[in-house]
Amino acid sequence: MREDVQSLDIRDVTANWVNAAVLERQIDDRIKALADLSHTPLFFGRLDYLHAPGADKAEGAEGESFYIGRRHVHDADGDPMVIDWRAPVSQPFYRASPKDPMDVGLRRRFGYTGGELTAYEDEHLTEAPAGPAQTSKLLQAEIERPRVGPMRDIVATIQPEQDEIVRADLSGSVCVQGGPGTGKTAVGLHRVAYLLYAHRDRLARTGTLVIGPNKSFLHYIEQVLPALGELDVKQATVDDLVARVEVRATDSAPAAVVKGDARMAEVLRRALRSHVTIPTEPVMVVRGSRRWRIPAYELEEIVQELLNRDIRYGAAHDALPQRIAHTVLVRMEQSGEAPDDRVQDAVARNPAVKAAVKAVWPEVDPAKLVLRLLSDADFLAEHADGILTADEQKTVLAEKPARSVKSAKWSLADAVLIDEAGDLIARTHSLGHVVLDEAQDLSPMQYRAVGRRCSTGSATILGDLAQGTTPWATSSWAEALTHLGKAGAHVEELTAGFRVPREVIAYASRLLPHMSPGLAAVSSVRENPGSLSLRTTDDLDGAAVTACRDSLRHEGSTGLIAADARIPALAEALTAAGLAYLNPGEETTADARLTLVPASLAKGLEYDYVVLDEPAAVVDGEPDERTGLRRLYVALTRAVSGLIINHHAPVPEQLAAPAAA
Ligand SMILES: Nc1ncnc2c1ncn2[C@@H]1O[C@H](COP(=O)(O)OP(=O)(O)OP(=O)(O)O)[C@@H](O)[C@H]1O
Repeated sequence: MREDVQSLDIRDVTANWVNAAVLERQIDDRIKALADLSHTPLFFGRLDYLHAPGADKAEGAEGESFYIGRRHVHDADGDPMVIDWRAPVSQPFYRASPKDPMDVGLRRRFGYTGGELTAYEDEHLTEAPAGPAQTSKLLQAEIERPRVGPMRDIVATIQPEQDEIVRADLSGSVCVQGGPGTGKTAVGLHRVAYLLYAHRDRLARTGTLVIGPNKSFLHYIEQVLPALGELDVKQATVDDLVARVEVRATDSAPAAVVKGDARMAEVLRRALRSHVTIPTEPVMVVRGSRRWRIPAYELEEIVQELLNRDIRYGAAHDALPQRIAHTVLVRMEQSGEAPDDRVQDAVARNPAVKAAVKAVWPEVDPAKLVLRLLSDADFLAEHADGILTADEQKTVLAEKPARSVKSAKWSLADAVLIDEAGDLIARTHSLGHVVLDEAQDLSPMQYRAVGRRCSTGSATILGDLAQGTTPWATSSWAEALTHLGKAGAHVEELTAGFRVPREVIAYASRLLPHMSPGLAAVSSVRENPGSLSLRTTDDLDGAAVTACRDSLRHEGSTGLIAADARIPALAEALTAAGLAYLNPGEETTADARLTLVPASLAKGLEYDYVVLDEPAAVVDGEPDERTGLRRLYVALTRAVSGLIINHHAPVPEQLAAPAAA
């Protein structure tokens, strides 16, 4: 296929050099997309259908065999040799079961080691299974393979309940609640790939976006979609989305909570609308020898109509001069003139009209509006009256008000408010589909910021309520979805865990009743006896070095996770011991396998072996106990193969014994 494209001769088929350049570029892209990746096999599965799909299932209709792979491959005649995993014909590879064979007699899975075919596994779906259902050995091997480098795709082993989410229709939004390692991130990324396949034209026009919690996380996942042949998906953090001002300050938790509260949207709306003044003076337009007078009450009618229509503030500002001009034109017509559109434009630009618009519906800068709200107590009180309490108003007011937008020390929550104000003035562009990962941590105002970026599209929302570690983390998906403007989204739950060994997840799940009662514990599909070890020590730094050395004896990556405040001491200890380490987000390689991870950045990441330093310090590093326990829960659930816990202080009591059922 690559050679075919390379040998294309376009000299005679393009009309001009522009066409030729565009076509050449497309051909180059296609050649790149067809590059041979030595470690990426062309197919990973085979389906033997009982009947040809689509053919009349009459007696004797012949079955067909299909190879399933990451991409479509055809032979010299154009006949398909490998079917894209996203095609409808491939679906039984993920969904068929002895109970519902989906017209498939045989499902074969191929196993590869470094690009070489080393195993295969057959399932005869129409024959009664010999014993109880067993997990596929190839799936087991895939889950247990050492993790080096960035996150990889899971196309060969997507599980039926995951596949339901991956292939859910584009028109609806989906919300996935799932414990650590249930594959939420993987599912979200594969869903984008699927939607791009099924709705390529539409999404190419409207765009897709993946939102993650921070840069290191985005870096960790950035290879998955390109490996599936999808190069055009944007990735960003929520902070990137709202970056209209430079952020140089951090709010206190109480201030951030109020600023992130959805009530702020109403405060902003009121404050913005307060700029509209009901006209009290007539407008006098002079054209040639004639004067046209629009009385104040007529102007008021126009303004009221614009206010009632609830269009964006900026759109109304732009419409107002035209409305006034239109009224003038009507007068002109009534007095026997025949003005055309050009006259209307000219009247709209008339200095008297412009002056009236400036007085009645002035332009507003979103950052200036927010600056005034956060620094002018009277202005805030006027518009927050009945919405925020006096204490809440005090909490958000800046101690030292800044003089200008430029000199203001903006916080992340401020940037979100400015984004909201910006949207009240001019509609934010909406994309076709947005995937929001680690969604539990967003404030209501952040949900709104994400929601307006998919207001005309759909969303996939992924998260775990038990891993919410911000003071404003949501406690209910229904609430979060309402703020997102996707109240109708289906909430699905994933409960099978593919990362954390059974013993480790059972230990971490002891925290659940204390921080997120009501959430089901993840049931791990992995047995790794001996994967959890607790070590008491008087020398935490020394013990960390020893435990890292122990872990690095195994194949794969090691993460040393610790309370943020412990990072400098541990960094020093590692360096003194001659152990080089990476920061989260830096790619692990065969030569650099150790990462030093502040607990605040551990979310979403995983390592083969985790050394967890002083759990009590991780809990104490947070403003309240519940958040502390959740942070600890995140840290405890990053390990794929083994977890060593070093502690000097006693481990938090909630971990000490299984909670009473
Ligand atoms: N069907 C699967 N086959 C093979 N591996 C899988 C499958 N599903 C998930 N995994 C693997 O399990 C690990 C955890 O997946 P992922 O990071 O998507 O989980 P998560 O639910 O987002 O976790 P967290 O809540 O900790 O962020 C990843 O290494 C992923 O590749």
